[in-house]
Order: sequence, then C-alpha cells, then structure tokens
Amino acid sequence: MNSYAVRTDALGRRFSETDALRDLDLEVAPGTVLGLLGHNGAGKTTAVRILTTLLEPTAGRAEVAGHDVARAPAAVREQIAVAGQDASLDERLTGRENLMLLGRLQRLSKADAAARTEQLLERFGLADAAGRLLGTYSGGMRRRLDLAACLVVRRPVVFLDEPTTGLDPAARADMWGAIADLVTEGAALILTTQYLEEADRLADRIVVLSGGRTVAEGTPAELKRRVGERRVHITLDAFEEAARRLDAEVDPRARRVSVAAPNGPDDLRRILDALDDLDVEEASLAQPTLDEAFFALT
Ligand SMILES: Nc1ncnc2c1ncn2[C@@H]1O[C@H](COP(=O)(O)OP(=O)(O)OP(=O)(O)O)[C@@H](O)[C@H]1O
Repeated sequence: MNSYAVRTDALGRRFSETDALRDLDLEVAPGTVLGLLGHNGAGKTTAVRILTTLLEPTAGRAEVAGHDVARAPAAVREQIAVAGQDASLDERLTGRENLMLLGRLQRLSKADAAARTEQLLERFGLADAAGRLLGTYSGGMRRRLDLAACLVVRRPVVFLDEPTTGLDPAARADMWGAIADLVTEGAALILTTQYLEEADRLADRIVVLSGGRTVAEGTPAELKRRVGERRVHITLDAFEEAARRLDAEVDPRARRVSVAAPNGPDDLRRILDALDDLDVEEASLAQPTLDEAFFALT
C-alpha cells in the first residue's frame, strides 16, 4: 500500500440527496501526475477536499502518503501541499518576502528559507519580479507564486486544483512548464482540470469524472484510442460535393469534411482518389483529440 502516494477504494461522499462522489478508485505512484478531469459539478473538488482532509468521506477509504485520511488526518496534512487556494499570500509583501515568511513559519532556518526562496523564484520565472509587491503581479505571476508558496517545504504529494483556470494561453504555458518540473523532484501530483489539453499535456493517467462517477480511466493515449478510430480530415472549397461522395461529416465554416479511417493510410489514399478531380487544399489523418474523447465518454 505504501508504494502508492495516493490510493482510494470505493471512495464516496453524499450530501443529503446528492452523490457528489461515488466509488472512486485511484492509485497514484510517486513521481507521476494524475489528472482528474471533469466539467463543473463532476466531483473533482469533492475528491480533492477528501484527500486533503477538509471533508470526511461517507463511503470507502483513502490513504495519502500511507496514512488514512479519516483516521490520521494530521499525519496526512504533514505530507501534502495544496496549491490553487491563493490564501497563504500577503498582498503587502513582495514575492520574495512572501516565500521567506512561509519558509520561516514552517520552521526552516533563515539560510534554508532564503536558499529555497531563491531557487523557487528562479524556477518559476519570478526572479526579476521578486522585489515587487504581490499587489502588482499579473494573474499568471500570482498563480506561479502561489504554486511556489506551497512548495517551500517539500512534500511528497501535491494537489493542484484547477491551476490554470482564467489564465491566458501564454501564462498557461508558463504554468505547465513549472508543473512539469515538479514531477522531476519525485512528488506525486493530483491535478484537477476542466481543460482536456492540460490533462493531455501533464497527466500520466487521467480519471474522467461525470456526476460524481468515474466514466473513464487510462493514459491520455489509451483514452483517445478507446474513443475510436482515426479520422481523415480534408479541407477544400468543394466540401459539399466531397461530403456527398464520402458520406462524411461537414464543418462548413472550416470548409472541412471528416470521415472515419479505421485503416489509416489506406483510407487516406482511397479518400484522396475519390476526390481526385476536386481541388484539395489540405488532407490529414489524425487520432481523435482528447476533447472528442471526453465528449464521447460523458
Ligand atoms: N457542501 C455541499 N453540499 C451539497 N452539495 C454539494 C456540496 N459540495 C458539493 N456539492 C455537490 O456535489 C457535486 C460535485 O461538486 P464538486 O464541487 O466536487 O464538483 P467539481 O467537479 O469540483 O466542479 P467545479 O469544476 O465547478 O469545481 C455538485 O453537484 C455539487 O453541487
């Protein structure tokens, strides 16, 4: 059991009439990332609140870093870091002062706190802004400092609740780089997200939740495969004619037709032959995206 950073067995939580979470089975190894993926109300936050000891389960059990969340919550809390709360930061301090303060509060020596602070500022691209008050930080910088804050003292299990919600694409990409780095330190990461691309990029395994239940589970590649076959996408002006000939799905705005291609390159060749007299602008053979997978699964 101890070889898992997180392990749950038929974990559940009921609020009067609502099953917020049902029969959740997880096994997360150290140094790996689990993505909990789902829309609003799917049960992600409920799962994280149970695993971080903020909420008691009403069914099943969960162990975090070898400790039962219901029977030994204090021991669990000593082993975890939780980001995405934004609560531990002080607006009136600089980025550097915030990290130093947190290090000192957690009983690091002054020298250790200073060394860890500089290391984290550097790692999260905040070294240049370290002397500025938190109040002047952009949303992306603030989110990176929040992540740094929960890492001042190293913990084996890190929870990131929707770490990039509300960030623009550039800030999101920065954040993804920072998160990917974390795993190299050997921590297990539990990441909740509504973004398929985020789970695809960062997670080793994904659990898809819907209405509190696990509707799919696997690696990003497995989930994509399970949902179905490859497809050929063709862009051309004569998309209506192409759709008629191929009995294909049409996206008129993109001037694109799409057809299932279980035989891969053979299908691509056959389809291009069938459109030989039309002016094809672009043709591709693609695995379904995680987006398509998600909507097929829930
Ligand atoms: N304290 C509570 N009392 C009653 N119902 C609750 C409570 N907390 C959550 N729920 C319900 O449990 C379900 C799951 O909610 P949860 O917050 O876990 O979803 P989520 O996947 O985290 O969604 P979001 O992305 O919006 O945070 C929802 O139907 C929600 O209304």
